[in-house]
Amino acid sequence: MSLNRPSTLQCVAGIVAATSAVAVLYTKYQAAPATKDGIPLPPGPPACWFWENAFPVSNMAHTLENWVAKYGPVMSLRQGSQVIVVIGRIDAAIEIMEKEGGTLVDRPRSIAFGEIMSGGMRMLMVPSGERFRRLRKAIHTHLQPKAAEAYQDIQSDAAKEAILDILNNPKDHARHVQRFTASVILRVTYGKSTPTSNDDPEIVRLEEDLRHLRAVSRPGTFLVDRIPLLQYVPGYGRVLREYHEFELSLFRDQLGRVADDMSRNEAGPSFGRTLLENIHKHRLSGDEMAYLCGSLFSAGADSTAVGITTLVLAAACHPEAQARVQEEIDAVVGKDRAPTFEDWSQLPQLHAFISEGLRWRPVSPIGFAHRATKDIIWRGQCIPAGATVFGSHWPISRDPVAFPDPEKFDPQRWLDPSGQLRPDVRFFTYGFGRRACPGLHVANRSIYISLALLLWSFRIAEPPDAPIDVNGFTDAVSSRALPFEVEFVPRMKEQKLMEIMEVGM
Ligand code: HEM
Repeated sequence: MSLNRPSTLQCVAGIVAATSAVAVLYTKYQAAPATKDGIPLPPGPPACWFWENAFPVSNMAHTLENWVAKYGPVMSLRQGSQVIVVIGRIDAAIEIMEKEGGTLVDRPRSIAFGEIMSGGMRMLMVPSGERFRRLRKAIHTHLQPKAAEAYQDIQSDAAKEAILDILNNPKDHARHVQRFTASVILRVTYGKSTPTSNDDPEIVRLEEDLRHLRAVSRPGTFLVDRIPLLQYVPGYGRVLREYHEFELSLFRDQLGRVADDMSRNEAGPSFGRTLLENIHKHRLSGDEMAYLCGSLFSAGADSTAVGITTLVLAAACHPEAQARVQEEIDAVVGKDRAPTFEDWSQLPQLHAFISEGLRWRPVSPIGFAHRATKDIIWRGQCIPAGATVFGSHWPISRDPVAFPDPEKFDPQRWLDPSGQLRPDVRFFTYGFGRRACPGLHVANRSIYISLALLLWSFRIAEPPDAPIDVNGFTDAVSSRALPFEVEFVPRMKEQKLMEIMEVGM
């Protein structure tokens, strides 16, 4: 009755199929909702297969907000054996992302972007450890508030140039803002002899590098991040290695120019110059310094431009809030000079407007991935060691306790009854704990001076025939496709505005 007896081949195939099914099921469910000590993971939707994306691919910010509303302030997603935790409310963010900062200083492994394309040297992607500590110390020393003050004149001059550009060609407002933030970052990083025109070969190389970066940093693009053995397959990742060589040679050239300026005694103040002057103190190799400088452009130019353009659009959508800031600026500054950094402490309405705008439509809606290096127990739930943890800006910005009526654009929520900024209201525009943005003092100054000058110079309005789509705004921020049409109505004679902007440039 050999007729029904399976052949050896069939037996093997059966065993393989059964083992695979068990393996696949195991992969899907092994991160069971309880950890080894029986403490449950934070709640969340059912696990997905390891090749599927646990994160929603479209409408991400709103999906995360709905999940946080459904599952709670700390929720988890499971992708195969990987646990991803999303923190979506302020109190939980303070208790976990800030107070457990030492456990969350690491980043999840990123082979394609972090290791191959960035050669393990891009600060944003560097895992915790000795190299991270050296980079962090160097960057914080030279971008802390006192050091950032040294760049204020650069920021003020570049912002006035942007006002003149907007006066000449208001349609391209978002592009003028991008040019402003790019020129600030390049001058802060490399000093005065920085190229300014769009067809300069260095700018062309930078643009190309950014294109590589956008393609590679999109999560899930490279299989090697799920199957690490692929990196050892001959020929695999050739494009990534070429991208690495491309940007390393660009970054070396840029810092080399600063060294040349220094040798001729012609170098103005810059981040690159202070690094080169302190080589022994920071113990960074030549390439680590080149990468630390070079990657400031991708970290800081686009993010600051998105922040400023978001605030321009917020002003257009909320004329009363804008008028209140202008009333304050007029009272402090008057009409015969432009606002300066000296006015900083006298403009709480402006600071409140900025804080509210960056909460209302966060620059980084999802947040950046951290990695837990130990179990974190939070209110009876366990964030296990190895989990990827996002302090997620969009759901946090919708925290109804911290920000009652969160959809409302209300700068007054940041002020106390005497009109001063409230120290107890917080949002995490610049991220969390020891990975918080080291460029925040430079960014805050760029945002302050550009907004002060813009609102002093113009009334910004929605065009009557093309209202701004406030809901489409969030996706536009995420995809950086921001330009909406707005009108810039000069608040004084154009000739006078031009004269005042040209003073001191
Ligand atoms: C409005 C403008 C900006 C925003 C909203 C912003 C936001 C952020 C956020 C959310 C992070 C990740 C924090 C985390 O992991 O928790 C970050 C990291 C970083 N930012 Fe910014 N940033 C801005 C401007 C800048 C500027 C101007 C620079 C440079 C001068 C800069 C340099 C960096 C660097 C190097 C990191 C990596 C830090 C690390 O991984 O340890 N950023 N930024």
